[in-house]
Amino acid sequence: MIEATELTKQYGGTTAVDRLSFTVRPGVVTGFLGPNGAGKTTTLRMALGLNRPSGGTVTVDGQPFGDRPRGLRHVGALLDAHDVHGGRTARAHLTSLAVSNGLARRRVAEVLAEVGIADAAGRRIGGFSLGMKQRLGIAAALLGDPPVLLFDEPLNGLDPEGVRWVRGLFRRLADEGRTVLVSSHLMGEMEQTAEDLIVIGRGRLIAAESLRDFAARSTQGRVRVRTPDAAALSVLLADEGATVRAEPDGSYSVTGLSADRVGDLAHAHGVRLHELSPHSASLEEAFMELTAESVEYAAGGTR
Ligand SMILES: Nc1ncnc2c1ncn2[C@@H]1O[C@H](COP(=O)(O)OP(=O)(O)OP(=O)(O)O)[C@@H](O)[C@H]1O
Repeated sequence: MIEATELTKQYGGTTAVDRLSFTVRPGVVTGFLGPNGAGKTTTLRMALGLNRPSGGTVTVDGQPFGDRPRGLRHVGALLDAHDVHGGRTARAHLTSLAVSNGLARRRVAEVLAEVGIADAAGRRIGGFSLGMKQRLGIAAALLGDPPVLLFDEPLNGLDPEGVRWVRGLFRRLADEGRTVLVSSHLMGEMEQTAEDLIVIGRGRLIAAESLRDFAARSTQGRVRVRTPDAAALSVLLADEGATVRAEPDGSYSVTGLSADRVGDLAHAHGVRLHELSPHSASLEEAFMELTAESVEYAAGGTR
């Protein structure tokens, strides 16, 4: 289990992480979400003891991981897939990690096979694609068979097959009872990957809950309507406090009333409907809405 309490990191005048408190439980994949610059990497680095908090604490299984009592046997992490010596082969890279952590050398072949790059074991990492480097980084994280795993933007550079594979791997690791924390700046990526979510913006906690609760809480419904009696329906719906917007395709988008209510009103007033369908806001829309205030570098905007 990973636990942050009032975790804070300042760089000069910038507060990268701002009194962040959350718990990551074992047995599920937890998505760590936030726009670029939200403080995800800084938080993961503090969890790994690579950065020292300015305030608060972050512990792994009750202790700061900085002391590294069990190293890769305790926590496996992929922070930056590029952060490897390009002149080495994949096998040499993993072997040196295994040796320095006191792990059996046979683990090297096992994890290379597990991530699907066994064929490239003897090739220099410098010639690897980003997707292959991600797989190598995941192999390094798995080397010590750790109960806790942290991945920073692991889906970057993976092709659709790679993304599907990684999702399956994360789910299996969680099913084995491990703690799996995966960061991303894309809600769509997490929607099919994570069960729990921690959402941050500008270093602050925005949400920490199950994906299901997040979706239910932040879903703003709208109703799509097509009607030959648009003027009459618009007046009716406006009287009920709903907002009606004409869409380019000739349909109308209604917010503020349920589809049932729109249908009942239309029926009661003899308004013909050719289509009536409820639409949930996508999680991506909900995420954008919740984090809009906290986007550090909005296009064309000022801070
Ligand atoms: N070493 C550093 N020195 C100064 N500022 C830093 C340093 N590392 C991070 N920051 C700042 O802290 C904030 C959070 O950065 P961080 O990389 O943790 O965000 P992130 O959520 O991981 O973003 P991304 O999705 O872009 O990787 C940013 O404003 C960043 O510029």
